[in-house]
Amino acid sequence: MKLAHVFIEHSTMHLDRTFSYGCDGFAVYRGMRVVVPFGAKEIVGFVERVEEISAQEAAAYDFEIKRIIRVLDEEPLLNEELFELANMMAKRYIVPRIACFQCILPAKLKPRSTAKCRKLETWVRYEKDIASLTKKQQVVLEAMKEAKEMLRTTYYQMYKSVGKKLISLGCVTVFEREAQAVLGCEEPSGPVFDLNAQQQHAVDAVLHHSAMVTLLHGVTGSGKTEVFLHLAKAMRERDKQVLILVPEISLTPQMIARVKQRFGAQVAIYHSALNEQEKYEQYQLVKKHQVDIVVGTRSAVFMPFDHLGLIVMDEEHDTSYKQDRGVRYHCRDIALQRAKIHQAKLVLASATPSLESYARAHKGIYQLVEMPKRINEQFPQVKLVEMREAVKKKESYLMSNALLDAIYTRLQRKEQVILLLNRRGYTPILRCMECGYVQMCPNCETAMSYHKEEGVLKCHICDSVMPVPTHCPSCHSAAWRYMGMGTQKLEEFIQIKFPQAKIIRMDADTTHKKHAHENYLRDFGKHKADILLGTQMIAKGLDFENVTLVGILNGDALLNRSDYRSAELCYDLLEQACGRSGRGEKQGEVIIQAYDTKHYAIQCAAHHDYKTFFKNEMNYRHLAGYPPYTYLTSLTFSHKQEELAYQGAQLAFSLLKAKSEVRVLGPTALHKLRGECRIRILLKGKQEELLTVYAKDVYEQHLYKKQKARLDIDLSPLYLD
Ligand SMILES: Nc1ncnc2c1ncn2[C@@H]1O[C@H](COP(=O)(O)OP(=O)(O)OP(=O)(O)O)[C@@H](O)[C@H]1O
Ligand SMILES: [Zn+2]
Repeated sequence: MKLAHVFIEHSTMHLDRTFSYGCDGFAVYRGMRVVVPFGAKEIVGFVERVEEISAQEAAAYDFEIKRIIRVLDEEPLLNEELFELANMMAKRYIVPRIACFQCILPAKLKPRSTAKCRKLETWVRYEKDIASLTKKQQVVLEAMKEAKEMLRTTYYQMYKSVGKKLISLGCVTVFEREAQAVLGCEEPSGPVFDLNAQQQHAVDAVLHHSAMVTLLHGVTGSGKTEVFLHLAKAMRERDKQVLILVPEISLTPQMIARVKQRFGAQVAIYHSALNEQEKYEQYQLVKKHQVDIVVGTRSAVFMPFDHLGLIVMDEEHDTSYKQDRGVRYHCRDIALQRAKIHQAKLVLASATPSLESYARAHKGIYQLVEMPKRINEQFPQVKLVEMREAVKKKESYLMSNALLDAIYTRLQRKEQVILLLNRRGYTPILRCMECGYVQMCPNCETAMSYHKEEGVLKCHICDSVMPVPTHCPSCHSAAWRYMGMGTQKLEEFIQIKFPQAKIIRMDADTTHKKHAHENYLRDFGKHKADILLGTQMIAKGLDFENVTLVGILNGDALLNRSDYRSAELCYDLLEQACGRSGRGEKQGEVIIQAYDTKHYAIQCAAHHDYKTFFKNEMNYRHLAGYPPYTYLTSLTFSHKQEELAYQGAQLAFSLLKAKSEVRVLGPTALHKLRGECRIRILLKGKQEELLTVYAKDVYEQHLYKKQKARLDIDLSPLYLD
């Protein structure tokens, strides 16, 4: 008897074991999806292995062996490498394996009961000649013989009734086929530069040094992309696949364009703006070896490569590389694992490497390659504006005269401006003038932002929307004060100050439509707008040579977060934003407005001094015992009822307090999120493996004691607030 061992998904039980089903007569193999009976239901499972057992062995089972109902796939979805990767992830992130398979596979192939089928298309093809055809029919059939096959809709459009007749005669047959990706259009080929000395050095270091991982620390505008393209070319010559990762969808259009300019249209693209069918089709392109270069965001790291030679992680410091729900993986860890297995090169590149990566490079764990010079050999000049002083001098609290003057000058010179304000909406806070009441999100305990365009308040965490209350719920006053500034208000302000200027605003509100990023950036590149303003999505990676002024409003906003990484996040954002200015021939300028201009994160960004920042920040982390000197793991217990969340945390705490070699911090109440109360325990220790072991103990006890709260384990959480 043939037995399939199947992982199944279950909404309440956290099962991480297989169930056995008989599968005689089915063509079923490891890595395929099957439909199985489970209790009274039919659910989708994922086959771990298939084995042959004797009748004797089957009889020894102390339960009735049920049969699988259907096999969903014709061939295994995962190769051995990805199977092992799922096992590794389940262990490392303490999640059931089925969750890892779901995480690795594109939506259409997920072992999940709600996964939709792949799209089928109806095609026609030439089948045979017959003797009795009319002249007209012969002509059409001859054309079909030539074309071999085409979409049925096209066929009907072209040949109408004659075409129908040929089908009924059996000369042309109809068949169904999975929809396939149409490869994108070619880009006109762009310039191929001769590498300068530091670029050549970087290429050589990666290709000819034995190190698997290279940290490429190249300042903004040092020409890192050109290094990636040369490396990709070398790998393709060795017949190897190449993966180029970018952190955010806003960066994909430029990278895709550059890669296509160099290598033609044979490039797969994988990011969140693709729909499920499109993702599936791109996935198949790689699986069927129709392309050997992929450009994509985080989840592209799971593409079904089988002879990978190079992974590039551009802007490796970026927090978007961390998945913050479900399987909380960091793309860098997965990339590392895959590079190891494929014996591929991994290039982590950034002008502002994460402290973790730079520290590793310092220790010699990664090869460190520095590119300290810009291509144009000049850095933008940075001016810091102390906003308290500016306001004292009766300047606008939104924008200092220095920044206004600088914008004016650029507009006169027909140069372009980028303005960064890391807050969307109109104003971030609505406060009662009488009693000071602030309208909060009922689900998340954060202030609701006012969005003037839609005339509503929005929560930026859970996206809930409410009308602006007519009266303050606390004191019934009708006088609201709209405090602070978001991108909508900035746009309005600039338009009043510079009525002639053409402005593009890019933030989450303006870019949810498909191709929005691409279109805005293309327009700005063609100088169809003078000012590009937006949130962090415009702060990094973009390369526009006519931008000679970058203005950063609220430069120290990130420092106000109560998070140990706030200085690093602030420095990264400022340095990256500065890097958008003066990338061409013309000298660039940057103006940073802030209230605390003395802070080392701001000072170092103003002097483009990563190394001093690194030294200072490492000192602070060392004193406070934070990563990269220690590892953190957070255990968060969430429930609508606070007592139940607490109960879970207390139980965990009593287990953990006896453990040695880790510090247990908490339980701490965090602000409510999406209607759930959250209590967190933080583990801090020198040995990462030990933290995982302890977290696993908590997880098992949590399940065993049937706790009501949801437990989320986050290995190396990026944020603590
Ligand atoms: N060898 C070269 N000669 C001339 N121009 C070059 C050369 N290499 C790159 N460039 C140009 O320099 C500009 C900056 O390069 P690129 O965008 O790769 O910078 P980067 O290092 O990725 O910066 P950032 O970290 O800011 O994204 C680009 O317009 C690119 O076309
Ligand atoms: Zn909310």
